[in-house]
Amino acid sequence: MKYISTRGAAPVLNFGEAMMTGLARDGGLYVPEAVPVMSKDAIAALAGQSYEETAFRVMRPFLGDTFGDDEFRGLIARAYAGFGHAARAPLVQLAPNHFLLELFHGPTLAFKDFAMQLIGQMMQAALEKSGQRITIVGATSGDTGSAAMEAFRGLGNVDLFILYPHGRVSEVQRRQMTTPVEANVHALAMDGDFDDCQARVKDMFNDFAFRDGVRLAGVNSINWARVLAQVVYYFFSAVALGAPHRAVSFTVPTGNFGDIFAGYIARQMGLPIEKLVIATNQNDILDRALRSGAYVTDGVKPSISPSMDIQVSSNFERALFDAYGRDGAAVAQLMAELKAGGFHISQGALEMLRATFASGRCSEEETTATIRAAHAATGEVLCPHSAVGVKVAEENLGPTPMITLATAHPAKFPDAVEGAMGLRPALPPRMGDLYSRPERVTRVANDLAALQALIRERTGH
Ligand SMILES: Cc1ncc(COP(=O)(O)O)c(C=O)c1O
Ligand SMILES: N[C@@H](CCOP(=O)(O)O)C(=O)O
Repeated sequence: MKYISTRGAAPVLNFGEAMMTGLARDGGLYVPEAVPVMSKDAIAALAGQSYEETAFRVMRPFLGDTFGDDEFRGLIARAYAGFGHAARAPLVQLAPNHFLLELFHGPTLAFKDFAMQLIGQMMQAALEKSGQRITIVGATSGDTGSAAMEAFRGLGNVDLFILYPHGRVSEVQRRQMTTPVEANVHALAMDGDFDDCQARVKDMFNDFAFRDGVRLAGVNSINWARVLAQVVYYFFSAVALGAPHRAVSFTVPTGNFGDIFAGYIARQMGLPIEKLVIATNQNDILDRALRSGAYVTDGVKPSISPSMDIQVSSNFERALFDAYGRDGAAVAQLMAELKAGGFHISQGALEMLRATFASGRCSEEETTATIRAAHAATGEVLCPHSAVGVKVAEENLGPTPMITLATAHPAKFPDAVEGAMGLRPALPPRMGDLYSRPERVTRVANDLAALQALIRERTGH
């Protein structure tokens, strides 16, 4: 299995190399040269399997010889052992043809744990073999950062720096990043929004002297392994509802487009997915782009679903690569235009995207009303991101079962949930002391050189 860059001008890598490389050296994102297809029989044989076994069978064809089978099974087992639900990703029925996939039972209460816990295991195994030490720099709107802190804290061969937008994450998210005591993890509160944080991380990857000097690695969804690990729960939930004999649809609360892109890969692998619905909050650039063909940024508007407050949606580049017939030069041109504010999607590419994805937008008022209504009708307490998904899913219901991804636990966003339904969701008991733990955070400016100097100083490079 080989991995190529969406911009067509970076070295071709194997899985292990792509995982440790992060952003391709031409600024693009790694994707498989060809997506392996699972036969109908192989998908049918997933019925009744554990989450861990499903993960092994779905991901194995992408790995080449990076890990042996027993080794990979062991990494998967360790990754999901700490989840707070035996099913790992339980399905809850909301309405006759509408299901919620609860992806928030991991250690930091968001779907990011599914990939991050596994990447932590896989990177650690790779580093033990190579004897290397790496520096991971990540950008977060709240959940990736806390999941990464949890997965990498205390590891001897990793320094982790997380950039989050100062004042724009929830208190629980912030505390999850600022309270770990291990010296190898560093929370950096940056001036600006998530797009600024992500842009600085990409700048660091594109500065080869810095990148090679600190041995930079990434755990955002620029890293293909992140996307791959998220493909698993599409199979797990679809098979539970009757796939491959029955098609299902998914609605995905979307920001950086990694989660829904994982659904797109599941469909390419042969999973019968009828509709893949992008659900955005008021930062609706993806919905607007699909409707109008113009992908134009107009500034991030803070919302009550802050993890989705994103305008430069990193993984959309992977979808564009396919929509443009895998023409890396065309994608590089679009991404250059995006730096100047936006681009227009060609008619052919737009048709491909519209044939693949539906989309919808959920306002702040609709998010609040959906939290209230879902609780009244079903007893389910939704986080605001999941509510965005449920609202848009309701506009797309049909005869095919719809699965909406519930991406975070409501207790990560207690103010928004209390504002909507008058009840404050409690954190699980194991996190009960989060509000009393001391915080450790460094305020930083949106200044590439200063950030690089800080990282060099703290890592001794
Ligand atoms: C809780 C939550 N929901 C949804 C999203 C959107 O996921 P993605 O960025 O993969 O589109 C994120 C983060 O991006 C998130 O943290
Ligand atoms: N919502 C995310 C944004 C970063 O997305 P990623 O999937 O690229 O890591 C977050 O919580 O940080």
